[in-house]
Amino acid sequence: MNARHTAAPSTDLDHQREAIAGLGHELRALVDATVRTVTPADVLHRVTDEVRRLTSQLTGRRRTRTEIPHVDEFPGGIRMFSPVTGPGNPLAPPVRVTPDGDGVTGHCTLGIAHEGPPGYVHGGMSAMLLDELMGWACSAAGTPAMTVSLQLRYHGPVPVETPLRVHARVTGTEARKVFVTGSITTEADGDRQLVTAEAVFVAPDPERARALFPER
Ligand SMILES: CCCCCCCCCCCC(=O)SCCNC(=O)CCNC(=O)[C@H](O)C(C)(C)COP(=O)(O)OP(=O)(O)OC[C@H]1O[C@@H](n2cnc3c(N)ncnc32)[C@H](O)[C@@H]1OP(=O)(O)O
Repeated sequence: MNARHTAAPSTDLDHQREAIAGLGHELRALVDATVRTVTPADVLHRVTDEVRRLTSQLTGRRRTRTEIPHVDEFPGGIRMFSPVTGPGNPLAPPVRVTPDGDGVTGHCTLGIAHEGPPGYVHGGMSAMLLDELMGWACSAAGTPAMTVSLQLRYHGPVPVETPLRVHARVTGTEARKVFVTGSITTEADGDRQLVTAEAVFVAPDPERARALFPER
């Protein structure tokens, strides 16, 4: 998501979300510049001091570990700070998720910050994209759930700086268990699956969910 191209805010919540996304967007640019730069040490020292100064401006009240941000819709909705889809999280590409006929599809482009082998995506990053999209597929099917098992096959390296498509769909349910499959392809070659995944998710029973997410 490019924060500079979002529509004019209509509510305080939209305004807050736009500000969060704007900061996330700039921080992603900073992260990208940081992992690509070949600038000399004196410049790096200067930037380090500037970044430390900026960080000190964000250390007022901070949310607690289990606090759900007021800008979020949990579960199954907007997660502004998700490490995968959150526009406010500089770790996130961020993935843009859309429903499709039989599940959900995520669209993103990963950068050098997500690199494993030179020029290709880190395998753990692919796992994170698939885990998240499979979670969205569970929510889209009406069963928000958590991963209990995730099996991946890496058929070919996933290129960085290349538009990607992540697909996930629920293949079956059995009581609280949800069975999900997923894949990663490039946008350009949607037939060639570079990574495939099979997962089991479990919807926590209500008592367990209350214990895990007390502020929900
Ligand atoms: C509100 C939600 C928001 C959800 C919000 C989700 C956001 C999405 C984020 C992306 C996804 C993630 O990263 S989620 C984060 C990573 N995952 C986790 O941290 C989950 C850690 N695991 C847990 O906390 C727990 O296992 C729970 C809460 C998920 C389930 O515990 P439980 O409710 O006690 O369930 P339990 O009785 O043990 O198991 C239920 C059934 O699943 C089966 N089962 C258990 N493990 C497995 C397994 N590995 N493979 C096959 N089947 C298994 C059991 O045999 C049983 O079958 P039967 O005997 O009934 O036949």
